[in-house]
Amino acid sequence: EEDAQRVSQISVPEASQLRLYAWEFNDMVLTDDETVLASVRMFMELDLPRKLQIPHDVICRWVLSVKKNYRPVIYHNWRHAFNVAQTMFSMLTTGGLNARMSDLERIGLLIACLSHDLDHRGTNNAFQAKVDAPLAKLYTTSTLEHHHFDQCIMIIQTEGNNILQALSPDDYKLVVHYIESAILSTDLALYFRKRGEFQKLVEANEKQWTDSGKKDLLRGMMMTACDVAAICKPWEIQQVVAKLVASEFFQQGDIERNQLHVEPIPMMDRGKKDELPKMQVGFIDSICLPLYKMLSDVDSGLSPLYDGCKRNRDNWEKLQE
Ligand SMILES: C=CCCOc1ncc(C(=C)O)cc1-c1nc2c(CC)[n+](C3CN(CC)C3)[nH]c2c(=O)[nH]1
Ligand SMILES: [Zn+2]
Repeated sequence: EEDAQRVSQISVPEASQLRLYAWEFNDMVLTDDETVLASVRMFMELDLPRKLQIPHDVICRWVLSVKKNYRPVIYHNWRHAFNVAQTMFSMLTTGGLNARMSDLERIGLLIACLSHDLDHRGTNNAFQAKVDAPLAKLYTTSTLEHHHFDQCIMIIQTEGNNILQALSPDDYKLVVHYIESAILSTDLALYFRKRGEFQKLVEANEKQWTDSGKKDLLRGMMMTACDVAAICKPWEIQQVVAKLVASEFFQQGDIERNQLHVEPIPMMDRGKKDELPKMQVGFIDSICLPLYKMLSDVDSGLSPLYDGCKRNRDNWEKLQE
C-alpha cells in the first residue's frame, strides 16, 4: 500500500520522454518504477482516467498490483506484459486503430495486455497437462489463459484497485467481456483457429469492422500481434528477447527430460539450440508474417510491424547454417 502512496506522488513522465509512441520502444532502459508510471501514462494519453473517472491513486495501485502478480520467470514476467501493452498503445495511436475503437474497447485492451500473462509459471499449456497441474483440471483448454483472466478480475475486484468502479453495470460487463476474449485470444491455439475467418474478411476488403463478431476477431488478432511483437523490434532488441524466450523454453525442456522423462519438442530442447535461427524463420513464416501482413491490410499504419518482422526474418536466415 505504501508503494501506491509513494508512486502516486511521483510526477508521471511525458509520453515523448518515455518514447511510448515508438514501434522501436525498448523497456530495458527503464527502471521498474518508470514502467509503472509509463503504464499510467498510456491510460492518460488516451484520456481514459478523465473519461472513465479513474482516480490517480487507484490506477497507480492497480498497475502496482498487476506488476506484483507476475512471477520473476525468465521471459513471461512483468516486462513482457508491459511491452505487450506498449505495442497495443502504439497500434492504437501511431498505427491508427484508435479510430476503430470505443473508450471501453481501449481500456479493455490496455487492461488485457498488462494482465494477459498474470502469474505465468514459465511453462506452457501442454506442460500443465503433463504434470497434471491443478490448473489443468480446472481448465482443460487454454489452461493458462483462463488463469490469467481469473487473476486479472481478482485484482480489479481488490479494495482500492477497481479502475472500472465508475462504470455502469452494463459498461462494466462489456469491458469484462472485452478483457476475457482478449486474454483468451493470446492462446496461439485460438489464433490458428480464428485466423482463417479473419483472412476471409481482410481479403473481402472489409472496411467497417463494425459488427461485434468482427470486432471481437480484430481485437483478438491485435492481441496476438502485440504478444509476439518482440519479433518486429530492432535486431539488437530481438536477439536479447530471443535469448530470454529460448532459455525459458529450454528450462521447461530440461524438466521434461530430466524429471518427467519425456522428450521435449525441438523448440525446448537445449541440445538443438543451434537450430534456433531455423526455428525462428519457421515461427516467423508460419505465425508472424501472415498476421502482420493482414493487419497492415486493415490499417496501413501498422505496416512498420510487418517491415520489422521481415527484417528480422532476413537476419535469422543469415544466421542459419
Ligand atoms: C526458437 C526458440 C527460441 C526463441 O524463440 C523465440 N524468440 C523470440 C520470440 C519473439 C516473439 O521475439 C519468439 C520466439 C518463438 N516463439 C515461438 C512460439 C510461440 C510461443 N512458438 C509456437 C509454439 N509452436 C511450436 C510448437 C509455435 N514457436 C516459437 C518459436 O519458434 N520461437
Ligand atoms: Zn504473452
